[in-house]
Amino acid sequence: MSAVPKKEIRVAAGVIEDAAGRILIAQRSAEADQGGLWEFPGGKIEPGETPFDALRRELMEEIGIAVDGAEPMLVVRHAYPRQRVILEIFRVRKFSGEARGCLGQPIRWVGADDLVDFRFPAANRFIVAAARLPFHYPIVDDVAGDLSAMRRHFRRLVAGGFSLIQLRAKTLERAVYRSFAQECIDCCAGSNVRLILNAEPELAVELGAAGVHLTSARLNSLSSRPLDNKFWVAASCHDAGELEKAESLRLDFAVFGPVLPTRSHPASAPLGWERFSECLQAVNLPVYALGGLAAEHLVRARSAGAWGIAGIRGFSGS
Ligand SMILES: Nc1nc2c([nH]c(=O)n2[C@@H]2O[C@H](COP(=O)(O)OP(=O)(O)OP(=O)(O)O)[C@@H](O)[C@H]2O)c(=O)[nH]1
Ligand SMILES: [Mg+2]
Repeated sequence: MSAVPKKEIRVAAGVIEDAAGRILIAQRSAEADQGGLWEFPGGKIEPGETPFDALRRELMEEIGIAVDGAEPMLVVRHAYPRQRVILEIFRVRKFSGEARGCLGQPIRWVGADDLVDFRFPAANRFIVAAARLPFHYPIVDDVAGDLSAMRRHFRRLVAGGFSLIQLRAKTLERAVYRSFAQECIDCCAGSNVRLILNAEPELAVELGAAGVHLTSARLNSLSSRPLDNKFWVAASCHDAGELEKAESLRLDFAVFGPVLPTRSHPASAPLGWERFSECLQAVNLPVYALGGLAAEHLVRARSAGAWGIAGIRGFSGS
């Protein structure tokens, strides 16, 4: 007997942001599917509606605001035990009216970093992580062990407004990496820049970094997420299996590539955009495209399903 295919529903929902950057969440009623959990307001797309039409209608019905402008943010595909959902998520920054729970549901405006303290439906992990992530993830790498070139690169990135930076220095001696990492972390204190160390998770904790970036070897050796939700945990992935592993360990994001030929890894065969996009189909995790990319590849990468782009040389920050 063949299995009955699961019902599939298409939903439009909004990550609504106020002028202070806070995000609106609403609590689902106890009787609803996923009752009691928090959600981004929205609802089912009706026949003949575009996702944007549905978003406008739902946000007026549920929280009484008129959407004046919204950007497509991401698409989440998730299979619940009883149904599959396709969530078309928009970022809504332009709206009029004061948000209220029109159906009697509690609502709250929360800082993006506080979203992790609320319980959401399983499909929302991707959205909650992405709401806190910029589109660019530059990497400071060792340039033949030249510490002053690395320092200049790091400072240019900070001055250039990049807010999520990876420090990856494979050839530096451990003690040198450590003291340079500490210097960069101190430099980020009091700013919105989050420094992610490509090192052992313990070192990130000890030095007070914002998180850790796992090499694919480290990712493959783990059986659970190495640090709690207060830290970012990301990983480098090179195939669909590693992306799946990153998702199953509940990491916050992944870097996937190389997409195009690169100078830093000339021996690795590039994936190309088509293959890159195929591998992302089944993944619910923000993914940064890496490999031979510069800041201007962002639109191409996002249309292939990436959240953003990562890179070493493409992001001089100048
Ligand atoms: N609105 C919304 N729905 C979500 C989110 N995450 C998530 O998995 N869903 C799923 O999307 C599905 C549809 O959403 P919904 O219940 O809001 O639909 P609706 O407003 O049209 O409600 P109705 O069926 O009572 O008319 C639910 O099964 C819900 O679990 C989210 O963040 N926001
Ligand atoms: Mg709804």
